[in-house]
Parts: sequence; C-alpha cells; structure tokens
Amino acid sequence: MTLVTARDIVLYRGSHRAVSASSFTIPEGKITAVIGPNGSGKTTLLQAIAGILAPSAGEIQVLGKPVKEVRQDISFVMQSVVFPTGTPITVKDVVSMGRYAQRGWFGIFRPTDRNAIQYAMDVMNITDLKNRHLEELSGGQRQRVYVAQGIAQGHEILVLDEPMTGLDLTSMRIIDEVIHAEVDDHGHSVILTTHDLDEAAAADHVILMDGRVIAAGTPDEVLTRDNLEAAYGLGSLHEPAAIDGTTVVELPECTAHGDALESEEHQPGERYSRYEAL
Ligand SMILES: Nc1ncnc2c1ncn2[C@@H]1O[C@H](COP(=O)(O)OP(=O)(O)OP(=O)(O)O)[C@@H](O)[C@H]1O
Repeated sequence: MTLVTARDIVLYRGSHRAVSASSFTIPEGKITAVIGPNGSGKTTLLQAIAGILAPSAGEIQVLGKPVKEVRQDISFVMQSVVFPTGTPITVKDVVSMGRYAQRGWFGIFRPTDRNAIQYAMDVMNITDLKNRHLEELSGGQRQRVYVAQGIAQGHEILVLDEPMTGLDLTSMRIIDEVIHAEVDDHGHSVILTTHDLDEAAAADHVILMDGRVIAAGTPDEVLTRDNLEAAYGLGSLHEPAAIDGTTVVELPECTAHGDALESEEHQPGERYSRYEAL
C-alpha cells in the first residue's frame, strides 16, 4: 500500500517558499531516504509528512487520510532537540517522553510503556547511560537518545531527520540496524533524510530534492547522473577515478542492509562508492 501521497504540495517556512509544487508517493513498509543539498527542503518536507507543517497548496495524505488525522501515529525525531541549559533531565526521562502521547504527561505508565522504553534503550545501546543527564553525553550519544525516544513511541511510521549525521561508525551501525529492524521485524515504515548518497543507494525508495522534489522512485531510478547533477550542480560529480590516492570502484552488489558483498576483485583500502566528491 502507498504510505504517503503528495499532490502538488507547496511548503512555506515563514514567508520563504521552501518547497515548490511537488508530487510524489512513498511506499509502506520500506525505508525511504530523502536527499538533496543543504537548504533543499528536506526537513521541511519531513515536517509536512509528519503533519507538523501544513502545505499552503496541494494535498498530502498518509495511508489514504489527510495527514492531520494520522499525525498522532507518526514518530518524528528532529535533527536537534534543544533543552534549556541546566535542565535536570536524564536519558531515561527523554526516552520516556516517547510514551507521553499515549499516556499523557501525568498518566501512569503501564507495563507496555515500560517495556517499550526499555526496548528502545536496549536497541540503541544506551541502557548504561539511563541515569546520566543529557548534558553529560556526547553529541552522538545524545542523538541515539533522541532516536530511542522515537522508537519508544512504537508507531508504525518513523520519520528521522538526519539520524546519521555526525555519528561515529558504531553509532551509525546501531541506528542502521534499528532502522532495518523497524522495517524487517516490525513491518514499520521509515522515512529519513541523509547527506550520504551510499546510504540513499541502500534504501528501498529515494526522494531527491532541490527546492522541490526532482525525482522519486527506486535508488536506480533516482540516483542517476542527470538527476544528481540537476540537484547538486554541474561539475559536482567526478568520474569514478583516483581522486585522493584511493581507488574508487563501482558500488558492488549490496545485501539487504546495504553492506557491500565481498568481492575478490576489490582490494583492501578501496572505497565502495559511485558517488564521489558530492
Ligand atoms: N524558520 C524558517 N524561516 C524561514 N526560512 C526557513 C526556516 N527554516 C528553514 N528555512 C529555509 O527553508 C529552506 C529549506 O530548509 P530545510 O531546513 O527544509 O532544508 P534542508 O534540505 O533540510 O537543509 P539541511 O540539509 O541544511 O538540513 C532553506 O532555504 C532554509 O533557509
């Protein structure tokens, strides 16, 4: 089934038109990556999909209903969540907030709520940090806490704004595994923004933006040279070649999780990317 259907939506941030008329669909039960240069409208589009920002023209539906009717069923993890300095809030408090929508701020947590909070902390590998104050965490640890809050909500639609940006390999791997578990084990849908074209190539569905949706479809359909040059500008792509001393090779066949399969033709130190120098 189709998860999101957008018809000619126009999105404003204040008086600034951030997304010009765009139409696209997003499939249910898949990972969708939204990519595009800085300021191309990715966060704005996510906000519209999550029902936080209403289009000034056009229509957006989620599971066949106007988005405002289903926004309580969508977990939205923002790029950065700002708590005032000195707020005495622990990791567990932040993850627990993911259940407030179900229970209310002063509601009593039931075992299902406690299980969801514990599950989210376990999969994001932050249980050891649960009594630490948010201010005492590194940026990457904090990002894992915010994703955990989204997971704790337990909704079938998880919308993540740049969940991988600025993370080390371990944190990236943890989030990547959780995203795939959401889809493969729980049948949920994940929509995320990224600047990593390899991550987009490993998704099921891709939306490419540059002030509007330029292309939407499978990675093969969207991540073409023409589309990428249209979004990122002519000359931003290099031929696969030695750029900085390492050999760049064609993206090899990937596993379902986007891991490059072993190949005898590839030497240690080669980078597996088609998308250099973006
Ligand atoms: N609150 C705001 N008021 C006015 N304009 C805004 C506001 N927030 C964002 N914009 C503008 O809207 C456009 C789209 O911003 P958006 O944050 O959606 O881009 P993005 O693709 O997510 O960027 P990035 O990759 O840098 O996170 C940009 O030109 C930005 O300057």
